[in-house]
Amino acid sequence: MDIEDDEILQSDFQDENRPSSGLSSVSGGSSSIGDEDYKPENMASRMPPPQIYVERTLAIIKPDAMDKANEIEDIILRNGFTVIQKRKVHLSPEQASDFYVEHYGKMFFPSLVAYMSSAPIGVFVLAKEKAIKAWRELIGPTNPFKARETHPGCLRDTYGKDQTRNAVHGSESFLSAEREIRFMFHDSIVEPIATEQAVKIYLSKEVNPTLLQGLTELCKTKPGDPVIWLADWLVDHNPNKPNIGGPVVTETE
Ligand SMILES: Nc1ncnc2c1ncn2[C@@H]1O[C@H](COP(=O)(O)OP(=O)(O)OP(=O)(O)O)[C@@H](O)[C@H]1O
Repeated sequence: MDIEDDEILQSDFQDENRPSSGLSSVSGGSSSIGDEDYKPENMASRMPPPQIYVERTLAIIKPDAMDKANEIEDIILRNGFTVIQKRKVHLSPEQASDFYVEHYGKMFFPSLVAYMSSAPIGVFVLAKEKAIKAWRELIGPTNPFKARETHPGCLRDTYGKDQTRNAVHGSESFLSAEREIRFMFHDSIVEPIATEQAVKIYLSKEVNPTLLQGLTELCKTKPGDPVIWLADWLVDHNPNKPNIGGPVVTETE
């Protein structure tokens, strides 16, 4: 891939994308909370489920809209997306056909490949709650003429020129997002894209049990610096802590 202006931004997540600690229900020392409430199983039912918005999608600004790239990026940000990574690339015809391989054999395939490899494009990994659907809604229908009628104001209405030169692209599903992000950012994305459900399962299995125990102890102890105390407690009680057993070996000369 001929990378003209390789710019990868590991953006900080905006506050709305940060994991909610879900601690508000146990902070403040409410007098109505008794010892029973500190039991992990009871705390779990009192706490709202963790809200972590990790869905990602691949967005492309196609060649015909690159002169409006800054404007489109502004719209992306104003619509609450976080730009995780971005780069400007110039695809070869082979790379463009690989990217759009699902359309191989269709009438428009040759012109699509020629168009997508004709000039640089802007590729973005966007994150937001339900990012795939939200971005598809923002870009609108494939055909800009139809978009003008049915979704006025969408990106393809505003920037699209015709059915091929329709300004922007968005992944269709989790699977296509994962494939397309790997395709464009193969160096930096290695882990599978976590779905909201997968994140919930991961947290409830790997993190919540230990964290809830730690929070229970924290509420009982009420230390002066609860964050440092909890951090130390988690290190001491990490279930994945290496278990170095056996006798201590003292080196002798
Ligand atoms: N009938 C057509 N004639 C010309 N070009 C087309 C036609 N249908 C699709 N294309 C081009 O192929 C691209 C991929 O088509 P697809 O059906 O996947 O549309 P899409 O999912 O709305 O678009 P994209 O995948 O780019 O987000 C379109 O964005 C457009 O550039």
